[in-house]
Amino acid sequence: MSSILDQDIQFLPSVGTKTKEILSKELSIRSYGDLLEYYPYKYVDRSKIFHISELTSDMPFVQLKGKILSYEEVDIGKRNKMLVAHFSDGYGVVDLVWFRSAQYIIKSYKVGTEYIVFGKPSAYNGRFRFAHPDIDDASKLQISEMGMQPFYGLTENMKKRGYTSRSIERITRNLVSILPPLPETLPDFIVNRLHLVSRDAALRMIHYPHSHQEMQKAQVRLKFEELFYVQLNILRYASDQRRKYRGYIFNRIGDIFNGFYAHHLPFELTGAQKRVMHEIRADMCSGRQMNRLLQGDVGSGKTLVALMTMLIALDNGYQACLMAPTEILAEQHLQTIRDFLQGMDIRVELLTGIVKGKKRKEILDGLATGDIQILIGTHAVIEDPVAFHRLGVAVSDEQHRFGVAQRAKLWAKSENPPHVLVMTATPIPRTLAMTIYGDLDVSVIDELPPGRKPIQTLHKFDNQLTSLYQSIRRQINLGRQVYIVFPLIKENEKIDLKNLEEGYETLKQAFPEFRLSKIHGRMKSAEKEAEMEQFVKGKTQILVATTVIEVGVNVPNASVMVILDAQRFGLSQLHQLRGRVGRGCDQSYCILVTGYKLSEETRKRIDIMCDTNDGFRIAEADLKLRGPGDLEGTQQSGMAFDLKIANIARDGQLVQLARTEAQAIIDADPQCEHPLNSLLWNRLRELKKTHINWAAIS
Ligand SMILES: Nc1ncnc2c1ncn2[C@@H]1O[C@H](COP(=O)(O)OP(=O)(O)OP(=O)(O)O)[C@@H](O)[C@H]1O
Repeated sequence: MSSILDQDIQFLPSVGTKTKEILSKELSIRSYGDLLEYYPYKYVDRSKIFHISELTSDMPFVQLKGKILSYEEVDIGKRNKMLVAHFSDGYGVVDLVWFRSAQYIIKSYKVGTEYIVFGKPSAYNGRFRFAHPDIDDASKLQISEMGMQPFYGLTENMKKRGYTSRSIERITRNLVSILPPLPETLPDFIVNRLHLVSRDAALRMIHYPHSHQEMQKAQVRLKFEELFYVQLNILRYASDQRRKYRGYIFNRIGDIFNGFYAHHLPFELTGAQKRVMHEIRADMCSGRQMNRLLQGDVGSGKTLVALMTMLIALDNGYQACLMAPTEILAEQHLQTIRDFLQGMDIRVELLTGIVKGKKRKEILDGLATGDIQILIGTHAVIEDPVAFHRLGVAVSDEQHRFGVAQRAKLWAKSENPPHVLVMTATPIPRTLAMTIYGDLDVSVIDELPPGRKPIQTLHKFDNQLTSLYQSIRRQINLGRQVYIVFPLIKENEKIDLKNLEEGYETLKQAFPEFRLSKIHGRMKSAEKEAEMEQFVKGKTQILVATTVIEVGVNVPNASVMVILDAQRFGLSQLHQLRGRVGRGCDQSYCILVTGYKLSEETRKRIDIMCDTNDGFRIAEADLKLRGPGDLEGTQQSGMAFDLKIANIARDGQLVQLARTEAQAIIDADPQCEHPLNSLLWNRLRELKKTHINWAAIS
């Protein structure tokens, strides 16, 4: 059904051809609905007038009422001029200044007329100055009705072409004034119980609130609605999946699992590992397909849980596969799992992009006949589906790379999907997990294996390298190994690589008595593998690397992680890298090396790292510092990114509320057929048409 919100913005009286083009190209605003949902990013209270005598330089935007006394043009070098208007309200004088063409300003704002001036005061030569202020004729403006002024984001291109936040405000006001009452999109029972304002009121107030309270009410309503439909979409998808797919019933715990547990497990499971295994076993016996997220901090022992989960499938006559995000990691998993299973008659193979020709064919045949029981590979393996004889469990080891939308596409290919366990190497804040992994049940390993000493994290400046080298030398002489990580960021790949090569040579000279390995993403897989093996076997003492070693690499004897140019890494990346040490019983160290000049945000990141080893605290801080859009992989995962007004980092409570409400609806009406809820399903269908990422989940 088409609505007035689908109208093209060219039908708005205040939008000419040029503006229509600009809005469409720069802000993707094409319809009334797009414009209405282009929300202000901040507001300034304009209900108060200040006296010039009250001004201080730390004030944000303020408003004055007075008259221009005179104009003056001032030379500011290089034949540039600045226009200054001396403005007084009877309590003092301020300067209004413009750095561009003066004539239209002098023509527009007359000496002696009363104006309202709005801008940010800054102190200059003993007087306050307002650069490029907003000016309105005082006789045409009713202060008591002005309320909060909205500020809209603009692109640089728009600013260059003379558009201001005010331009958008004018068009939006025009739209709001001609709109008929808009229909409600949430059921009454939710609106009333949660005391939300109506959609119609919220959409008007969000652009034009009279007070702070109105602004908040509008925001809460619109954010809640946005988050609610995201959750409803995910939960409905999860519930449909459950009904659609029956899970294999693996209630046999047989020789393989028991044999491993009794004779091959080199240590006691931690309490958290045992609890999680119970949760997984219950899923596998339930007749429902398992879809579980396994969260745990770095080094908490997730791989072992994954292995035991796979062994249950084997005991029931099925195969299992484990997918890793990188080849190095897949190799590492292969090694770990083969070591764990040594002496047991279980065939484990590796399939990545580099396995080719005869070997590849052999593996594909082995999978089809069921001879291979466990397959380890990269995600590419499953995207280009390999034919298994009977795949019972798929474990995916990932780092925010595979959100709900990706998984939805993946499992849509398979008629009889296996049980799925998703392990995340980085702890994810709860609200984000609810969104990108919102269709999964969650298990958490919140306990580290015994005997681990907390890693000590230190911050050093890059002129302290000599003493740092001494500490490295001491550690190696104690029999330990060391990682030295160089940043590698795509845009500057060449320069970074040069840095790494040069750094490697310098380090070789600095440590002539030791042997070094080197790994970066541009090396051939076989080369990487060989270098890694040298380090894993303890033949080299120092591994110089880029972030290719970030996830999952496990060398318990390595006890020092040096991260150079640490300011170039995000928090979760730093935490991941640090997690490569502290995996044995030795005291481990992480040294973050930076230059002297650090931005405020970098300083905060470094402080948090030095302060805590707790991955969940770090993940929360990361979300707050960077926002969900920037978190690694959330872009690809799509979901979190599609929000227009809510912010998963800041609106955690609303995410929780939206989840609870959506869950209650799905629980009470799992088949989505109750007439009271028809509004919801219709709205969801409409939203899916416009949100590409939402549509992927259906
Ligand atoms: N219960 C346990 N007791 C002692 N050591 C354990 C236990 N569980 C696992 N480990 C050991 O701890 C180390 C880290 O385990 P694992 O690699 O499984 O962690 P992870 O959670 O997968 O870590 P990451 O996310 O960093 O890859 C390994 O050397 C593993 O053998």
